[in-house]
Amino acid sequence: MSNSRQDVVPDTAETAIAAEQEAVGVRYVRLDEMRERAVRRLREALATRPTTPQSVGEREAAANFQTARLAALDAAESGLVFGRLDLHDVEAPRYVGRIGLSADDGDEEPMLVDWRAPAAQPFYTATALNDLGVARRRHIRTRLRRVVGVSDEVLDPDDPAAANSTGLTGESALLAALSATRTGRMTDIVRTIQAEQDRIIRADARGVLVVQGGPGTGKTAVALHRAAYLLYTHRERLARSGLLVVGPSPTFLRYIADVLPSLGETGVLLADVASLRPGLTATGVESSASAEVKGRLSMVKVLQAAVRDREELPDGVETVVVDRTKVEFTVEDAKQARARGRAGRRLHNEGRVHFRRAVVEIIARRYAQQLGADPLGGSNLFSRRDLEEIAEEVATEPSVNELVNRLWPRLTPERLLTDLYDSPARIRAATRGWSDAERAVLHRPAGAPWTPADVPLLEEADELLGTDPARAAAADRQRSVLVRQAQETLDILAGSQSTDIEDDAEAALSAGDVLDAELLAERQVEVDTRTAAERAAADRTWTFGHVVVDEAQELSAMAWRTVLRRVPTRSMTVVGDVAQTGSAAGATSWEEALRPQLADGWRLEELTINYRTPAEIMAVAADVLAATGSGLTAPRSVRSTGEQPTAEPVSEAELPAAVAATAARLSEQEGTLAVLVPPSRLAEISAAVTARLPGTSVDAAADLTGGPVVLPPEHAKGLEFDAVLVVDPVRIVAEGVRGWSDLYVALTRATRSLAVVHPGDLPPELAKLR
Ligand SMILES: Nc1ncnc2c1ncn2[C@@H]1O[C@H](COP(=O)(O)OP(=O)(O)OP(=O)(O)O)[C@@H](O)[C@H]1O
Repeated sequence: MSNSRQDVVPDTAETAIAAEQEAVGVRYVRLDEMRERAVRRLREALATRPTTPQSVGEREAAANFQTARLAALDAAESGLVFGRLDLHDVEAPRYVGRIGLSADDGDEEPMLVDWRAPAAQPFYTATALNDLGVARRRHIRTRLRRVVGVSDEVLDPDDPAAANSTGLTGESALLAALSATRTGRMTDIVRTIQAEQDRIIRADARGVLVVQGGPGTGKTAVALHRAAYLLYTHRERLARSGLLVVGPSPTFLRYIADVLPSLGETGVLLADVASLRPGLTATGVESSASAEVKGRLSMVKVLQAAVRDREELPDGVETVVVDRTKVEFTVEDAKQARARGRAGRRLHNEGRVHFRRAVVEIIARRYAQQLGADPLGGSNLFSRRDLEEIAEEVATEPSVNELVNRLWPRLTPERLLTDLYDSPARIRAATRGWSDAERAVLHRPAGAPWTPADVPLLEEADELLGTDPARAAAADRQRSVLVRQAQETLDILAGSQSTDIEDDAEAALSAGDVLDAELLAERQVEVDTRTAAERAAADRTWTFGHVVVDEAQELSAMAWRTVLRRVPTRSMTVVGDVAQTGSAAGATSWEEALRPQLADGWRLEELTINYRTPAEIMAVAADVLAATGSGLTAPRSVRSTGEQPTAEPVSEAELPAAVAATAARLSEQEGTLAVLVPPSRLAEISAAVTARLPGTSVDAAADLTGGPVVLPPEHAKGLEFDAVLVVDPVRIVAEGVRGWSDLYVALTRATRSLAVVHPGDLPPELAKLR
């Protein structure tokens, strides 16, 4: 039997709620059963007594799997069921929710369809004109396990409303979500994903997908839901290789940290570029000029030159001492040894081994010539074997080692960069064609803390220097221990082999026949029970199955290289807005940022609807957007609040007190509040606001879930607040490297109220505020 459109009788609210309560209740019962089963299996796994290293691994893997399963089931508790589709050709309604629940009676239609499954897609994309088989879409609202409301859309092309459609899916549910007060933590949007967002979320995982969208168009939300979608669709591959989300700052990462867990996904690594180098916290601060210079692609050449510069020639003849005999080492000798070190385009630390060998050979030969010269003019008195022994002795001579270390030192990235920054001479040698002013910004005394812009350079240097032989040797040692342990395991297995099946050739196949110690050792290495995210966080050479980059417009060329190295398959989602770029090293067009890195290997999608900023505020921001010179048009706001932004002129002297008073007024309303200030006023304004509102937190220490926060625009990027107070917009513009973009960011953070307090006049670009 098929449902026809006429079958969709508009229920009364009460009957609909009662009916859905029953349907939802049944699904919660099922969720409880699944949870109990997962708990049982977790207990079983933990209760097993592993006897072999292999079974330790299996137990851990089973326990980890059930723990992740439980986390996903727990995450589904709130709002388990949120949608229902009545289809033309399917009798039973299809319920859509946070996870999939199969039907227990072998029914084809599952009890609940995971929002990421193809069967759920019409919930997000069906329209009256293209109904995808859907007669009615119902949004179900629940509180705890109780259904508190439903809203229906009948998808009928003959309905006059269809022609005037806003193009929004589930408009009332959407507007309710958008008007809700914010908590300081981003939430998921599974109930109300819009069609243009859904297309991006479900796009093919292959290749680099770039999403350009104005403020509030849901780029972050879309990127995170896409991550959840890809984890669902390519579960096995991504569980092994891991998924990385790169965001602009720790504050931002805290802001988005709950979204993926709330979608049941716990194994994702969130990081900013500054923390991409394991073991390093780059907290140093530097001028935007030096960050810009360090972010340039030409730094690759600079680092290459800096490395070559450390493969030195002596100023003149060097003298080393071998067994108390002086031996000369000439510039020509050094050239020869260097050529051997560099042959085959070896990386620095690998080449060093060859350089060293060459130096030792040259010195040994010369020493032998001096000592073994036949006084009668015949050939050298030393045999080949003698020469080998001499070389061994030369290799241990301290003066020879000192020479090698001086001419071709073993380098870590940290040492290379520290020495480079510290020495104007080294900087000059590595920066052909640079101006003195550019060189000067690189100079920095040794011992200064690493900055975020140093991280991509350290990573690049790692690539140029090559495997540190010391590190490689340590890894080798570790491996031989494992092989020895594995051999012992095999011996034990062989010893315990049953003897009464000896005649049966097939049964007598012992573990040693199918496994050798090397292989077993490898398997032990694999029995590393950390999640991919945990292992990836500790390993700079880890490559991910997919990488999401948020606020990607801020990445410098060097940062791009660091990120791209982590994803050789180029399966990436890159989201950002080139009108919001604040850093001097960032991008003003995707073409300019990505072409040097990816040539044509990326595709562009756009998001056009602003879900955050009310129309009243966006009208002001649009003029500022025009002033950024980006040529982009402002996204269309989906809602207006009727509340006009306010502007309050004050004198310079009154400013702190006026800001504190306005902040106090705004903080009386429910929700979150941010005071966004030019960097130079951060101290003064935060003191005034904190005095008035003691729960205030400031900049890097900002607790978005607590009281008001005071931030410079740069650090408000990607965040949102119910109310925003922008202080001294003229100075925000003046102080930023791309000041109009900073102001655009500041003005577009509010979901409800915007106030501006300004000393002096407002510029014409803010005329709408007057
Ligand atoms: N389909 C949706 N349903 C409900 N809320 C949505 C939807 N799309 C976006 N939002 C909400 O709109 C707000 C803005 O989204 P988001 O932060 O992802 O935008 P953005 O494009 O990343 O903004 P910015 O460029 O300013 O960083 C968030 O509160 C988000 O939850």
